[in-house]
Amino acid sequence: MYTLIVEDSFSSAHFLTNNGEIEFEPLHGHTFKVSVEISGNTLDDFGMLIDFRIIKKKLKEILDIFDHKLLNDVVKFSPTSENLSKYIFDEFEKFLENYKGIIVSSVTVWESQTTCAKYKKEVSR
Ligand SMILES: Nc1nc2c(c(=O)[nH]1)N=C([C@H](O)[C@H](O)COP(=O)(O)OP(=O)(O)OP(=O)(O)O)CN2
Ligand SMILES: [Zn+2]
Repeated sequence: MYTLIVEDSFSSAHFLTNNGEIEFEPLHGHTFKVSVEISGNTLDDFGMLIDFRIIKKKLKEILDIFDHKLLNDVVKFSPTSENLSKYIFDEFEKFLENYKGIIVSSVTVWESQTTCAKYKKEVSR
C-alpha cells in the first residue's frame, strides 16, 4: 500500500464548549497544522497514487473555511482538535468518492508543537 502525506495550516481563534455552553477557557488562538494521509494500492501511468497538487488544493479549500475566523462561528460543534480532525476527514472522504481505490486513512490536527489529535476510521471485520 502507498500512503501520501500532505500538510497545511490555518490560523484561527476558538473557545471550547460543552453542550453549547462556553467551557472554562477564554477565547484564544492557534496556528493549527493539519496532516492528511491518503492511501491506495495502485499507481497510475505517471507512477502516482494521486497527484499531490489535487490533495493540496482540496486541503487548502477546506482549511480556507477556518482561516482567520472564529471557529465557533464556522462549525456547530465544540472546535477541539478531535472534532476538527473528524470534520476534515469526512470532507476528504466525500471528495475521494470520485477517485476509485484511494481512501483517506487519517487526518491529524496539531494545535501546538506538542499536542495533536488524529482521526482514522476503525476497520470493521
Ligand atoms: N483533547 C483536547 N484537549 C484540549 C484541547 C483539544 O482540542 N483537545 N484544546 C484545548 C485548548 O484549546 C487549549 O488551546 C490548549 O490548552 P493547553 O494545552 O493548556 O495549551 P496552552 O498553550 O494554553 O498551555 P501550555 O502550558 O503553554 O502548553 C485544551 N485541551
Ligand atoms: Zn485552543
